[in-house]
Amino acid sequence: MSEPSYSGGVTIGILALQGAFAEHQTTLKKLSFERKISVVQVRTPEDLARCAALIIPGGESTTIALLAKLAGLLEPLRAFLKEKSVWGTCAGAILLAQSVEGAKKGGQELLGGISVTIARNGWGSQVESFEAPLQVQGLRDSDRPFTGVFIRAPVVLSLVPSALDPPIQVVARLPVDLLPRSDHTSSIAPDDPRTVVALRQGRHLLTTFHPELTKDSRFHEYFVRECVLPYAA
Ligand SMILES: NC(=O)CC[C@H](N)C(=O)O
Repeated sequence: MSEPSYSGGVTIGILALQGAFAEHQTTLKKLSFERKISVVQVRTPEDLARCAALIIPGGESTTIALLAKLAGLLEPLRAFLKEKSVWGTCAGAILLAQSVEGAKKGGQELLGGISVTIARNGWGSQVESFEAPLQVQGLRDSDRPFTGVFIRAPVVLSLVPSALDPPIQVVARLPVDLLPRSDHTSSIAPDDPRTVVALRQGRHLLTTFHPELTKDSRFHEYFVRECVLPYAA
């Protein structure tokens, strides 16, 4: 008898135009699940068409957007987001935002897909990069903090889901006593949207930091277990 289709493999793509895509691939390959996971690098619409889910890495969001446009990937990515799971880390999170504060009109192509507004480099420049221990809901072994690596990270300014959008679920916040000082962080309350560093909306995941730059693979496990496998055919 042939295998039922739900026991088949699942292909996860990593947008491999610029940035930390190799690190995501290395981390994903360390994991195993009840279904076989294949990991492919995505550079063309044909690569994307093979995938059940996608990770957009950190790097430089303007460069990734420009290269995606040149590769004819912008519209296929927007269509993909309407149907399949996508995780954006740092620059990838910027691309998934509905809008970016201060972006010049026509100056930054976004994919959208997650109902947030975001500020690029919201904690300051490269020298102000930092690490912080994060308490993450739903992570395996969640009492053990996850080290958030923030490199010219974006700041979530507001959560703006419409009545028709799936609700937003906050997955991790930066404790206010660990917030770096910047224009975006003077006197903010613990439940301010600017403390949100990981969130889910429906099948999509957004992290403003870089889980792929640590040896801890629990975030990748979370993405596959919570955002990919439940939705994969
Ligand atoms: N580490 C990162 O991905 C930085 C993101 C970068 N600041 C941008 O605007 O794209």
